[in-house]
Amino acid sequence: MPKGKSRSEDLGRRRSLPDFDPLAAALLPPPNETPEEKEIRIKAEIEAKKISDGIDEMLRQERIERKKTRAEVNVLLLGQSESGKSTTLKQFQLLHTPSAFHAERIAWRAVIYLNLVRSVRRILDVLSPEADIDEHEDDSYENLSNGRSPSASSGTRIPNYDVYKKRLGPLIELEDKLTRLLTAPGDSDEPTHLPFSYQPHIINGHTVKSNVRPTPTITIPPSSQISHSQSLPVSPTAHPSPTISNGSSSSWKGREVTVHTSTNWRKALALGGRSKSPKSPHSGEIEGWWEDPDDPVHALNALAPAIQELWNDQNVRQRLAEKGIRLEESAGFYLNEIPRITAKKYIPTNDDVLKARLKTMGVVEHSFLIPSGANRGSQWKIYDVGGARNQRHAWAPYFSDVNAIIFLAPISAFDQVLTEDPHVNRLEDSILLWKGVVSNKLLEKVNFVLFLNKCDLLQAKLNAGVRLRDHMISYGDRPNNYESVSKYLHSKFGNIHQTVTPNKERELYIHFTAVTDTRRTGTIIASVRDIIIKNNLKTLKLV
Ligand SMILES: Nc1nc2c(ncn2[C@@H]2O[C@H](COP(=O)(O)OP(=O)(O)OP(=O)(O)O)[C@@H](O)[C@H]2O)c(=O)[nH]1
Ligand SMILES: [Mg+2]
Repeated sequence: MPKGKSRSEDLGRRRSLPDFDPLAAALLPPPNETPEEKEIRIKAEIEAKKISDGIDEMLRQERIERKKTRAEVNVLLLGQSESGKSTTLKQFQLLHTPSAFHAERIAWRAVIYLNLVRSVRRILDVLSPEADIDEHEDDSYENLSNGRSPSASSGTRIPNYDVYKKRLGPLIELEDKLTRLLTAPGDSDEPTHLPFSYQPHIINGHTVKSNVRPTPTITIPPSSQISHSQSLPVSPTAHPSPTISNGSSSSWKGREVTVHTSTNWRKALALGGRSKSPKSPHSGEIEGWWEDPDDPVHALNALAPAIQELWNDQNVRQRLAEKGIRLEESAGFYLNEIPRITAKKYIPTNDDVLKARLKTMGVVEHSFLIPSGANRGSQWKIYDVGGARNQRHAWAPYFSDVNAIIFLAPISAFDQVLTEDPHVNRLEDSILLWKGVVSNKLLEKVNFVLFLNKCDLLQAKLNAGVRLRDHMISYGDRPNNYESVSKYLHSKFGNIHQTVTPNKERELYIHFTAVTDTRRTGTIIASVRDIIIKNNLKTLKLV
């Protein structure tokens, strides 16, 4: 350093030197360049610029294309309660964010336990001597008591009923405990769905908290007062919504196994309340709950032999059959796998989670990016709404910016009634809802995909001899087999669309589905995804 100059002065001087670009210096023509050399150099430079401009243009075009294919796709899942919307959402998650789905499996344990417990409670209720007195009411609330065989007050007797009731007494407490675990403290409402915090969105490997579009503060008339036309999600009216008590001693009638929105997912996950460490850093699954004496698995495990005996009892099965109740067809049915489900180290499988029944209240949003294939990078948002009548008012705010609707109509439900209104046939409700949605002017540009769902159950029901024409007079004398019934319902829904759509150009895509079946549904989802993207692009190009 020269004498008398400080280090900072020296640095300041260096910074103020005129910019020297070594690259530009290297590209300068040689100082002794001849005119011929100069001409060759300039020609080469022009050629190089042309190539470079071509590449730039190509990149620009590619960017535009990518931007178009990356356009956000908003999909709304619609349909009545129990039509399979949330199950379809689970299939989307399983397909696009499988690690997140696996990580959440453990948390479904509480729901599955509750589903199982309530199946047992339901059997006990049906077998109870009071149920025979209550016969009339039974037929209306029980959506599987479908008129197949009239309930018989003087049917098979269950000599062990009191013994079963005594042995299974602790179930009531267990049910309460599970409900409390899955329900927000102080919430007196019907427990509904898992908390929004449970629905983490995985976008590009990052977890994003789900966000729920605020729905207008609208309440609707109690379901029993809603006429068909009012049930459509177009013009909600103001009225207090019904509250359902959560009393432990009450029968399960009319109440569903559900979890409330504001519950903390982590709390439900930890079940016993003790903090657990992940079993694997990759799956996020926890282990060690069986060492927690407070975990509900212990009570359930202790009750397993009694549950098994009840379910194996031929008199019990006979009585259920006499009452026309086919529990196997009901949502959240696990009675055929009691030892596995009640084992202390039970971890739900994918299929268990898909079968679990949890009623949705409000609207749940799930986002993901298509990870591979032609549509790689396109961003999807799927909205799963509650389908019960008192939930439908929340649909309309989503109509304005939706690109596609997947409407689910459970066609196996032709002999069932709505839980929220026992006077309404489920298939009839689905048809009216469908009519209301496809005729909606706000949705005229929206692509419609119709899932005629629960085909597996439809097949089983028809095989069991349940006749469509007993519930749908228009079916007439057509054969009561799967082929004929499914074809008939396909054209019924298709014709409605054709007749009432405000957009005659709109194509409708109809699939026969059983959304609990992962392999079949995976293929359908892939094709639906391509169709939606293709049609979305078409719309974008027109804009
Ligand atoms: N066997 C069978 N079960 C199904 C099918 N689709 C759905 N389920 C079951 O039916 C029950 C109800 O399905 P959900 O997906 O919860 O119905 P949802 O439309 O979301 O109902 P809400 O949330 O009340 O609107 C669950 O237990 C599912 O496992 C199907 O195709 N076949
Ligand atoms: Mg749901």
